[in-house]
Amino acid sequence: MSEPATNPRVRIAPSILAADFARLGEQVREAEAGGADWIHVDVMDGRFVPNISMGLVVVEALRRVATVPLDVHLMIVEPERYLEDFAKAGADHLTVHAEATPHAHRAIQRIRELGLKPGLAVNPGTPLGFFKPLLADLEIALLMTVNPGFGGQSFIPASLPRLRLLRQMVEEMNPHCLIEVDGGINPETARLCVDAGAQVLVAGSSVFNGRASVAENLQALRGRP
Ligand SMILES: O=C(CO)[C@H](O)[C@H](O)COP(=O)(O)O
Ligand SMILES: [Fe+2]
Repeated sequence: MSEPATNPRVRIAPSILAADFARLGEQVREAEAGGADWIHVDVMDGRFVPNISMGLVVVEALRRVATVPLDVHLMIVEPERYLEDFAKAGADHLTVHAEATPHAHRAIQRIRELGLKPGLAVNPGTPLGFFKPLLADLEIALLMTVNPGFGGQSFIPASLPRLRLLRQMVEEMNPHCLIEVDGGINPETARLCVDAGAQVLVAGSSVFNGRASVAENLQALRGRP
């Protein structure tokens, strides 16, 4: 699944972790009809994060329904063991955590060889310096704005100065790389993050468990109430 190479507008990636799993396909269609740019898929292994969420079979099922890119966020230890499998399952973007592997560089190279967009994620307590040696090879720099593992958490305000710093690093080292934020994103924090330099907003609870319909919640995230 591809999209125009250069598109300066903000992308919204609803996280299906917050969707109704009994009607996942329907929720994906609702999100796409509401203008979702990507579908964000949170894979958790009960090791890197305390929670277990979903894996390959869910990605395969989503691939049959989704028409926009599947943005797969791997919260698993040693993600390099599963890159081929997620590529075969239909992922378009694969993001690995800097804290989850001693071989982040190799994992990123492999994701690219597989024809997918590579991303690197860092937790709120991880120094941004982890991005430096890898930024030139990345398509996505994912700044966690909550501690990973669960949906529905509150945005960590200290993420904003980090985001501004990451924006500078990206501008200097690889302006092509998209900055994605994930966790606690609602219409208010979305605006703060976009002002601080984010280009991709992942949002679960505020899209699928928000005040109004999925389409209206997406509009609110875009700043159109
Ligand atoms: O990676 C994640 C959690 O580890 C999720 O993508 C994130 O939490 C989205 O959920 P919400 O918008 O409800 O915070
Ligand atoms: Fe995520």
